[in-house]
Amino acid sequence: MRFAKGHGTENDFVIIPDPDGVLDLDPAAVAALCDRRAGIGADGVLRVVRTAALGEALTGPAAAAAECAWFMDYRNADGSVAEMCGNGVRVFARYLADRGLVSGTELAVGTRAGARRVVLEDDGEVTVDMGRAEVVGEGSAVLAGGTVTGTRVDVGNPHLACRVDSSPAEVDLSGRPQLAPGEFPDGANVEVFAETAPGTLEMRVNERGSGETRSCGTGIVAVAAAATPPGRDATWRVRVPGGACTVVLGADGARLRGPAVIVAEGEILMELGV
Ligand SMILES: N[C@@H](CCC[C@H](N)C(=O)O)C(=O)O
Repeated sequence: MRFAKGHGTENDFVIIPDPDGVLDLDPAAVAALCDRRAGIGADGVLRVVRTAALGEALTGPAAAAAECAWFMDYRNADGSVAEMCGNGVRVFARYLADRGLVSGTELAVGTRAGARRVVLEDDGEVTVDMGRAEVVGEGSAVLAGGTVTGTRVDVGNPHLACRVDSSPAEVDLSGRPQLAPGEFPDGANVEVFAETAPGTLEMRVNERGSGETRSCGTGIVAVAAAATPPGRDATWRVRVPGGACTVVLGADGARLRGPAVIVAEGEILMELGV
């Protein structure tokens, strides 16, 4: 089985081409691929499948993905399925373009959160229309170092974006955050952030299904939304341990711009039973 490896601000992915949708990537196979010692190692898997070949029914927000030629089947490192991945969709688009699977510099990628319009920029960065980042209300999480409170934001997937008084670098993000099921019935990604200069945020994240990662694109949009007064447009540069992205929040939704890099490709030799 062929694979590629890529990352967006060091949020890294194993990319599995499966244009005809013949692979049954179960959670154990995904976790084995993402294992950083016994596998290839990654924060998640991007299965590249033609939407027309998709086995799963596209219902709810995903129904809009039916119009897209390609579907990003995203899985977290523990094998769980997620609706959307902001870094992943940029890397996915870069992969499609590099392999000649799409032409031109604009495309739409199908995701479980719906269709996402993507632009491949001249400088190698990728911009994604992320849709509306919906501020849902307040929420809290218990981390290893104590309780944090913040803003629940829906970016297609669930987030708790917590502004902290200290530097985000000082927050203990180890372990799985404990969340109130009433606030997050499907779990959540938890971000801690601080405004370090006008228009600049610093953020760290503990991702649902992947643990602490060096970046999270939907998380970057979530903290930008949490940091912006309601009803305002804003542009934020968001720094994460793996780099930086730019978020533009406007009446038509959130736009995320950042790097997307393919670093390797090869043959998977491990037995996955797919
Ligand atoms: N790293 C991603 C988010 C991946 C999904 C997330 N862990 C979830 O379960 O919702 C990103 O860049 O957005």
